Amino acid sequence: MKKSSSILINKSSISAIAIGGFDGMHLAHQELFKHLGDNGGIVSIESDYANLTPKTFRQEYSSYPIYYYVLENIKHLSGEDFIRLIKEEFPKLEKIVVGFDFCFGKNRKNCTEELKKLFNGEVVVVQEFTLDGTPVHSRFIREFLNDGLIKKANMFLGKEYKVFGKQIKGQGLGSKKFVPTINLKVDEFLLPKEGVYITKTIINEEEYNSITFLGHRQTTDGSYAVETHILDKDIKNRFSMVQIKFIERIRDNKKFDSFEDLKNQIITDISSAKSFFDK
Ligand SMILES: Cc1cc2nc3c(=O)[nH]c(=O)nc-3n(C[C@H](O)[C@H](O)[C@H](O)COP(=O)(O)O)c2cc1C
Ligand SMILES: Nc1ncnc2c1ncn2[C@@H]1O[C@H](COP(=O)(O)OP(=O)(O)OP(=O)(O)O)[C@@H](O)[C@H]1O
Repeated sequence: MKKSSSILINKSSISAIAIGGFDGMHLAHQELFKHLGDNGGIVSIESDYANLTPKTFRQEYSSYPIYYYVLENIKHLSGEDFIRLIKEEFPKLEKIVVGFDFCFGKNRKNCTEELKKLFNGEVVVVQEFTLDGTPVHSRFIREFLNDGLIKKANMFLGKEYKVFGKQIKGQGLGSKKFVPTINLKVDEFLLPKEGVYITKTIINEEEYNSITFLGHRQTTDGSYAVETHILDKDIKNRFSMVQIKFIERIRDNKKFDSFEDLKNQIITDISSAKSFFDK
């Protein structure tokens, strides 16, 4: 993961900012960043519901420094006070870039017209960005993920959806009865719909082809699990941080009548994943 560069770039050198929540750093957000020029920065207003790129995970998806502001701390400000704060924070500010639906200040009372009145510099308002006629927004990407439509989510994100997790101890059944898996605890990130996915797993900055199961292990202990099996490689160590990139959904989660049936299905899943990567 790229380190946050916001601690390295002084706010006083910033002449243009894009403002918004930016959960996902998706294609429409990237459209805004195209207007930032050489001394740009991103003002990310952190909300509780950000779960595509929560907290500081956003920096990886832009070379512009990201400055985080907690919504709870600024939402009481009037429109005038918000602009005053922004001007104090970025004394050389000449340009603000926002999307067509950007609103700010207490109760989101001010929108783009008020922004143009209150800010004595250039205001760029980007028109709604769509893909195949559908508007690109974080809320729609969350819906795609909840429905298991990973390819659609990735199309809107402009990249493969990625989550971070910590390795945890599994049931100890994988290597003995099925195949070895890395069990993960994933906090903060939205997990796609239960099922089996073709994935890439990143460990210590090394990327491996993998297959990942998400869901309640209905055939064994019934508990919710995120388990990734690295294809063609035996990985034994324990890891504090593992990243999973979701590429394609193979099938639904299922309850099998016997461990043998589940094992046969897992072997079929693995060969589908291998053919995908060999294509
Ligand atoms: C590719 C793959 C597909 C899986 N599919 C299912 C499934 O459809 N239903 C299910 O109950 N468990 C499924 N599992 C989870 C297994 O039950 C789990 O790997 C096994 O219980 C071992 O768990 P452990 O690693 O905690 O020991 C799958 C696991 C993998 C790797
Ligand atoms: N499809 C879009 N076209 C143009 N601008 C957009 C689009 N989506 C978001 N923006 C702009 O990007 C900035 C960040 O917006 P925001 O974080 O609300 O994204 P969003 O994807 O619309 O999120 P949500 O779906 O959760 O409302 C805002 O200035 C917003 O107006």
